[in-house]
Amino acid sequence: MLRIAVPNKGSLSETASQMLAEAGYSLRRDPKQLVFTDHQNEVEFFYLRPRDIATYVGSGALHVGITGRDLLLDSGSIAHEVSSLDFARSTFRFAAPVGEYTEISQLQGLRIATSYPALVDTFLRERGVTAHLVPLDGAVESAVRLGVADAIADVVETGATLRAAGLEVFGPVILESSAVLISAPEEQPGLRTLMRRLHGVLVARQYVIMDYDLPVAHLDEAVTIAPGIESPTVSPLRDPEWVAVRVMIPRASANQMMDALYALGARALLVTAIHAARL
Ligand SMILES: Nc1ncnc2c1ncn2[C@@H]1O[C@H](COP(=O)(O)OP(=O)(O)OP(=O)(O)O)[C@@H](O)[C@H]1O
Ligand SMILES: O=P(O)(O)OC[C@H]1O[C@H](OP(=O)(O)OP(=O)(O)O)[C@H](O)[C@@H]1O
Ligand SMILES: [Mg+2]
Repeated sequence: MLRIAVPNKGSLSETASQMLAEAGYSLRRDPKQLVFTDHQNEVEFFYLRPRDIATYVGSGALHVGITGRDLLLDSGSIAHEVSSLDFARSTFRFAAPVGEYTEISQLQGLRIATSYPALVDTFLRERGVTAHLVPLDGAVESAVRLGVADAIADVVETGATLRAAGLEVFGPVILESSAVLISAPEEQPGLRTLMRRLHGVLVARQYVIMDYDLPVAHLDEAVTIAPGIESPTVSPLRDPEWVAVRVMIPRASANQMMDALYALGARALLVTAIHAARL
């Protein structure tokens, strides 16, 4: 049975569970439950703190897990990333009061507050900067104003939290992070199935199916506009001068493609959602 670590709290937990449900797994109904077995799919879910997941998976006690790339690297675990899951995207940055610093060499000997001390320590060490790290659990943006640090290193998504605290980013990007699927050093056979299912969920979220009818003379141009993943399906219509085309397209550009194809002469353009996919 594949033993899977799932975040029980924080910003990864809801989307992680939602993705697993969309991938066809049964999940706990009671949010207090710590372990749940999905007998039909032969997997066991362990609900754990996102920060601890890499430790369990690295030890081999659990086979795979969902966590953040930043948490994986900070943990020092030997678990490895097998795939990005395309949510909880963020960058990990240095920040300080507006106008204070422009480069990390200025951090030499200063105090840096962070919830990711190992990640920051490695980054600075590799660049020859020695600073004093102040480990904090969260709300790191307040550390400078409250006098316990000169700068911070933290997760930045929109930058709103930094701005509200009078801080700005400086220096190089420490890390581009997102939710990731991680595996124990020894990969279990069930991992590939889980990965394909989760990938299928990502595809179903990012792509839609478009059908349209088109005068056959415009087919080459239409395929340039919407080339699909491999190649569009082209079927004959009763009228020999027209064809029916079916193609997968990115959800985000569906309307632009419909406009362009309509202008080319396509008609009866229909877009439908994908519920599950294996590519
Ligand atoms: N605002 C955000 N946008 C995108 N990803 C984020 C954001 N805040 C945290 N993350 C990501 O979530 C993961 C951290 O999860 P964790 O649950 O430990 O912290 P959290 O989401 O900050 O929860 P909490 O602050 O409630 O304890 C990391 O991978 C981090 O990069
Ligand atoms: O760039 P933004 O869109 O403002 O998002 C970034 C903020 O979101 C997270 O905080 P969270 O709410 O998880 O609180 P925490 O600091 O206590 O973890 C993160 O730690 C940053 O503080
Ligand atoms: Mg947080």
